[in-house]
Amino acid sequence: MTVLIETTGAPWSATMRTTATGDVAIGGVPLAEIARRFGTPTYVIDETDVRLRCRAYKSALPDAEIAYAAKAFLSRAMASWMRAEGMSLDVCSGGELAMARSVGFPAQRIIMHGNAKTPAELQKAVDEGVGRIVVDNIGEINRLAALVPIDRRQKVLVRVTPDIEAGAHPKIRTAGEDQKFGLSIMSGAAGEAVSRVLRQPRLQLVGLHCHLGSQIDSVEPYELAARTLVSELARIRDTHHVVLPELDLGGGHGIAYLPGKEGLSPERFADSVLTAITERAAGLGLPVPRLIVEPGRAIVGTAGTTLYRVVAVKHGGSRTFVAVDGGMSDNPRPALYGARYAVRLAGRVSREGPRSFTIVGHHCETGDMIAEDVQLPADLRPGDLVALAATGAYHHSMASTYNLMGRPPVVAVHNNRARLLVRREVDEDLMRRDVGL
Ligand SMILES: Cc1ncc(COP(=O)(O)O)c(C=O)c1O
Ligand SMILES: N[C@@H](CCCC[NH3+])C(=O)O
Repeated sequence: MTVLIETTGAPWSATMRTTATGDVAIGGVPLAEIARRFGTPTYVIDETDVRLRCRAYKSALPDAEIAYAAKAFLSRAMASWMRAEGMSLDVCSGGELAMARSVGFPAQRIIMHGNAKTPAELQKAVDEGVGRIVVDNIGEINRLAALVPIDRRQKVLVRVTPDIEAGAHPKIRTAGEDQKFGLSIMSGAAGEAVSRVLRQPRLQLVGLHCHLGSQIDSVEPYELAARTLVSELARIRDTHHVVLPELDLGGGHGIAYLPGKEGLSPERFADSVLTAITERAAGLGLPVPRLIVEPGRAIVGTAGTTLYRVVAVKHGGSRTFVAVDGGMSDNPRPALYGARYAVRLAGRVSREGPRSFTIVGHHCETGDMIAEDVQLPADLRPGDLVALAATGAYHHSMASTYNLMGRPPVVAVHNNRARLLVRREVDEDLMRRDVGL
């Protein structure tokens, strides 16, 4: 029986505790035990944390539809948890759709995205009966309409770009004029798409969509987007004499990656955005549209912890490098976005004071960094376990097999039990794909 003595707090997952023996446990399972059973590196996912976050959204936005953005992390268990929590699901590929449907996720609660949906993906979405398809370019309107059976109407949202720059890094901003997603309001492309969808008898336009970007921690860009899109709904009413019932403001809600930082809580989002929508709608004499939100990172980010084993400690130049058995193949975010993380020693207690280390990966790239200049006990040594916080979103889902390193497993912890959700990719998996000689 593991005795838990201390709560660790943000940015660590909800059930992380320090144990009486000095290890760290998540879901009541010590990380040393996880390393022993499943090896390292391993993604650990705290099921309680995921479920609590779904419930926090539901309680902050009881009248809204909460569609979890599957791109952050999807497995069969995750899709089942989302179904059980009454969430909807945002998918952006045939693969995500297939995974969701494989566990019977209700098609009506699926929203299909994509800036380059292939004909096969559109066909699959229609055949499966997904609730809404989000139109992202003019060309797909006719293509989609042609796929819908004569006796059906496919619900559609049009994704618009309101020319708002928000998001923690330029590579994750998606609502400005000069990027690939959506249809510009300013240029008239969005208006053109709306007219064309309305002319298609097999498509039913139900609302507008926008997604500003990711890891946004302030409410102002959302308020601005909400007002802009409600004004567009009024313009559509005035031009086409139709009142569209839905307003999808996408995801992007930020989380805390470092101690002392704050994400964008569902409550803060709800307070300001619902007010912005209601006031603008009242001002324009429009019924208040039903809000849809699509949080990904905010549902699963904090629930994830990556467990690595230290392979080498090396003093080089002005820094001390700690090389671990994973790296940019399980976490490309530092290299892509300069992401920073909280790290801690797991599996043993140290009485040494802290010193600065730079945690690097196993790959043949100088930029293969996991965490620069982090404080860990000075006696950190090969064989130690280190845990990296808030790696539930865009880690497993963005992992690669660079240097032919298999992707780590995903292990769920819940109520003192650890269970394998996704198994480790081993050399044989990588060999099996290679069929030519
Ligand atoms: C359309 C859409 N919805 C939702 C999300 C989820 O974003 P996040 O994980 O930042 O909440 C994304 C990804 O940024 C997206 O492209
Ligand atoms: N992959 C990005 C988020 C992109 C969101 C998808 N549009 C990240 O890890 O921060």
